[in-house]
Amino acid sequence: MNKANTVPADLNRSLAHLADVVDQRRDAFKAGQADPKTSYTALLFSKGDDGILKKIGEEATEAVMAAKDARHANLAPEQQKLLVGEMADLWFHCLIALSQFGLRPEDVVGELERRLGTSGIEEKAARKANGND
Ligand SMILES: N=c1c2ncn([C@@H]3O[C@H](COP(=O)(O)OP(=O)(O)OP(=O)(O)O)[C@@H](O)[C@H]3O)c2ncn1[C@@H]1O[C@H](COP(=O)(O)O)[C@@H](O)[C@H]1O
Repeated sequence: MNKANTVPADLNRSLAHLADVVDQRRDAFKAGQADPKTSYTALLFSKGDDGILKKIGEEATEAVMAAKDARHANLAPEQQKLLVGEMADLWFHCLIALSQFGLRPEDVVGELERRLGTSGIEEKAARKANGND
C-alpha cells in the first residue's frame, strides 16, 4: 500500500474538493434540489444529526473489524484493501458530519498542523497542570 499510484498528489486538495461536493449536496438538499433517492449524501442529510452521527459509529466499528481481520491475516494485501475501503467510508462520513455542523476538513487539518511537534504526553500533562482534564 501507499505506493505512488494510490497517493493523491495533494491530500488537502482532495479532501477540500470532496468537502465542496458534500457542502453543495447539503445546500441543494436544504433547497429541495437534491433527492435522497438518487443522492446518498442527500439521504444522509435528510436523516439529520442523529442519523449522521449514528452512521459514524457504524463506520468506525466496521473499520475496527476490518483492522482486526487485516491483523489476523498478517496484513495480507486483500485485507489491507478492505481496511482502506472501511477507513475511506469512515472519513467520508466524518466529512458529512463536519458539513452538518458547519465545519470543513481544513479546520481539522489546521488543528493537526497546530499540534505538529507537540508531544501528546506533554500536551496532556499541560492540560492536567492547568486543571483542564
Ligand atoms: N465518497 C463517497 C462515499 N464513500 C462511501 N459512500 C457510500 O457510503 C455508504 C457506506 O455505507 P455502508 O458501508 O453502511 O453500506 P450500505 O449498505 O450502503 O449502507 P446501509 O444500508 O447500511 O445504511 C455506501 O452506500 C457508499 O456508496 C460514499 N458516497 C458518496 N461519496 C462521494 O460523494 C459524492 C456525492 O455522492 P451522491 O450524493 O450519492 O451523489 C460522490 O460522487 C462521491 O465522491
